[in-house]
Amino acid sequence: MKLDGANPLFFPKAILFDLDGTLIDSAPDITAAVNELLATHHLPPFSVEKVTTMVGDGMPKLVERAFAASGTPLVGKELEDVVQEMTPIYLRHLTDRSRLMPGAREALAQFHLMGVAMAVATNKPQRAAREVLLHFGLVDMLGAIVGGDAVTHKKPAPDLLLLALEKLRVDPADAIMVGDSKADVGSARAAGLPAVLIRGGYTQVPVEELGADLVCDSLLDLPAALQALRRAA
Ligand SMILES: O=C(O)COP(=O)(O)O
Ligand SMILES: [Mg+2]
Repeated sequence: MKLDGANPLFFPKAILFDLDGTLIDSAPDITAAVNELLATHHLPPFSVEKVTTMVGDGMPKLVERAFAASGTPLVGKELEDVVQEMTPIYLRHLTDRSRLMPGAREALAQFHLMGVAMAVATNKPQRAAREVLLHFGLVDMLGAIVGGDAVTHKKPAPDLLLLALEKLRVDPADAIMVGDSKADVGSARAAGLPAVLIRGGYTQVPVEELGADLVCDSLLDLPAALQALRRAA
């Protein structure tokens, strides 16, 4: 279903949210974890800006990209082993410096009051995602939290979104995906959901160029933007 004039009365029963770069600004913590891992391999650290360009496709990809950017690319078993080393480091740096994105709590609270079912569908490992959301006190408003390690194919494949919707017991035709990146739009397309992108996340490509059905300046605008769509009969 498209969020356009053809369906002016559409309002989602469920909203799936991406996590990193959409609900939370986690790049400083992810950078600290990457740099701690690199240090154990006697490699120099990267800036938050640089690590942000590596985030969005899950933790194994993050490790692969960090080592490749350090001039020591890893493949196969070697990469798998370093990804294993990263897991406890990553879990130690979940909420030291992370912050909620502007309007995240307010938007979730408003949709919760409206009776909209919500879930998080993130490429981040599921345990890490749950711990971050617990830290920020958002878990009670969410019907499901699904992470990249819960499926074989992460976003942009549809699997995480379909798993979240199964847990919410909502049909894809009644849901939308809200994220910050190309992987979010790709997964939404593949699952048959409209895609909404929020500016200010971790995409390297301007959000306008990612083919979303709707782009919002911040999560603060999202409830009103969806209401406006509903009223634009
Ligand atoms: O962990 C990542 O690579 C990004 O996770 P996200 O899907 O929440 O943006
Ligand atoms: Mg993201």
